[in-house]
Amino acid sequence: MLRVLGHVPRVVSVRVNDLPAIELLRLDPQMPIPARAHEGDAGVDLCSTVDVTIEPGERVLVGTGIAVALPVGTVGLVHPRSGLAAKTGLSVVNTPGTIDAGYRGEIKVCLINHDTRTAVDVQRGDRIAQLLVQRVELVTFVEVTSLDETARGEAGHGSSGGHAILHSVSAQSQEEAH
Ligand SMILES: O=c1ccn([C@H]2C[C@H](O)[C@@H](COP(=O)(O)OP(=O)(O)OP(=O)(O)O)O2)c(=O)[nH]1
Ligand SMILES: [Mg+2]
Repeated sequence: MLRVLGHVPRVVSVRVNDLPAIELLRLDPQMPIPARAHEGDAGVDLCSTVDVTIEPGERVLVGTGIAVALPVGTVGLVHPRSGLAAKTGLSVVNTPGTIDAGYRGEIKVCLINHDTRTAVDVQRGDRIAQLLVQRVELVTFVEVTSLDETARGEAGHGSSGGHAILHSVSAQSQEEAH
C-alpha cells in the first residue's frame, strides 16, 4: 500500500513564471495595488475609483486608477467577479475586456447590472473585476482561395444540439399543441 507521508502542497506550480514583473502606475495613489485574494489565484482584483449606483439593466464605465505596461506577446483580460455576479447581477459588458500590450491609459471596466429589479451600489475602493494576464500568439494571416476539409466543416451555432433553451422551447410548443 502506498502511504503519503509529510506535507502535501495544495497548490502545485505547473510552470515557473518567467515573465518579468509588470510595470504598474497608480494614477490614483489611494487605490491599492491590484492583488490576488489567494496565492495562485489567476486574477488580481481591480477596484472602482468612483461611487456609482447602477440601475437594473444599466451600464457604466468606471476607472480603476491603474495603468500597466504589459510585455508584447501578452494580453490583459478584464473578467467579472463571480461572487458579485451571483449575488447582485453585476458583470462586465465586454467580458473579458482586452487590455492591449501597447495600452498605457487607465484600465477601465464597463460594468453592467444584469439584475432586473435591484440597483447595485458600487463604492470607491470596491473590488469590481479582476485582471488576468496571459500570453497571446501574435499570428499572421495569409489569404488563400480554399480551406482544408474537416469533420465539422461549416456547421456551427448549435449544430451539435444539446441546448437547454431548445428543450424548453420544444416542450412549450408540445404543450401548446395539446
Ligand atoms: O475592458 C476594457 C477594454 C479595453 N480597455 C482599453 C485597453 C485596450 O487596449 C483599449 C482598446 O480596447 P479594445 O480594442 O477592446 O476596444 P476598441 O473599441 O477596439 O478600441 P480601439 O479602437 O482603441 O482599439 O481600451 C480597457 O481599459 N478596459
Ligand atoms: Mg481594438
